[in-house]
Amino acid sequence: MRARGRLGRMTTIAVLGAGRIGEALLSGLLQGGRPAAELVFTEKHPDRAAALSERYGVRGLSVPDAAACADVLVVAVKPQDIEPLLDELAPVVEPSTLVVSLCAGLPTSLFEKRLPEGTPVVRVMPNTPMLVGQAMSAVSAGSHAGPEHLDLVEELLSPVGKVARVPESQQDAVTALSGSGPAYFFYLVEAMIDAGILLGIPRDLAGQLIIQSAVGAAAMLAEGGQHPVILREAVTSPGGTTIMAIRELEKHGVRAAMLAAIEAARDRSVELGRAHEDH
Ligand SMILES: NC(=O)C1=CN([C@@H]2O[C@H](COP(=O)(O)OP(=O)(O)OC[C@H]3O[C@@H](n4cnc5c(N)ncnc54)[C@H](OP(=O)(O)O)[C@@H]3O)[C@@H](O)[C@H]2O)C=CC1
Ligand SMILES: O=C(O)[C@@H]1CCC=N1
Repeated sequence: MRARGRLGRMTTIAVLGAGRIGEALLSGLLQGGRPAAELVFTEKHPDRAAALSERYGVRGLSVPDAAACADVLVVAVKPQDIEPLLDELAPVVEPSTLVVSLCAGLPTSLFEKRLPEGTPVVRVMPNTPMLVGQAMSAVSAGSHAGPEHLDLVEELLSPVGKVARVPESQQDAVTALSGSGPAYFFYLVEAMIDAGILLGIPRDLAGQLIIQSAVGAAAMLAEGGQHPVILREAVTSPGGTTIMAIRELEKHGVRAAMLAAIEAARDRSVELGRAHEDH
């Protein structure tokens, strides 16, 4: 069995599938101080692999070579692409290797069924603010993963954001909330910038006004410790402008739309997992 170093010393991490979230993880880990020599990745497209190696100084390998040199395998392919990857991994993974799945919807039991008996699996739902060291990641242990594996994963992800431990039964809901969450905020910002255009404000200025308002509001939420209702009420002056906007948001069912949207995302996560039940 390979000698396993503690994370932060010599632990090699292989990112399998260096797409959007895989690249965000590589980039975030490097920015967080992890040496490039401790990171490898696999990628289907040679051109993209070469571009990533050039950009980050990290080696692109085949799946068997990555499995042979890594202590931690981070699976970051689309859930729909998991079957061929598991076929490739099953004969080359050592049961001492920690497998970390970032895949929406896929239960740890799917990996446990397909990989060598006893392989520890940790399911993680991160999000793209990892690129700027501000990820929210939720982690859950599979049946062969213990607290030491969760500690390793938490240590791995801490430099790129915050980490919460959740029961695996909550991972589909977490995926809908924080996994997809950044997209909802980007969507709102996009819509608010469009409102600026409607009111005759140039796009650059509208962007600046809205983005800095979002940054300021996020900082108040994160640092002030006050409930969002209190913060919103403090902006909403009696007989003023904000309440007129809030009335329109209520009239158009924005709160109900948000509840339905996040429920639909949760349902899709469940469905992505069920698609592999027969394998
Ligand atoms: N994007 C996000 O915000 C988040 C995504 N996730 C999860 O992360 C995973 C990846 O998502 P995302 O980064 O958006 O997807 P991407 O499609 O951007 O990235 C996946 C990458 O893996 C490549 N790939 C597919 N199969 C293999 C294989 N067998 N070996 C090596 N590389 C392979 C894909 O190539 P090709 O394009 O040719 O198929 C693609 O480049 C998903 O499971 C998703 O649920 C989790 C949290 C947030
Ligand atoms: O949209 C998706 O399926 C992935 C999972 C969470 C965020 N993006």
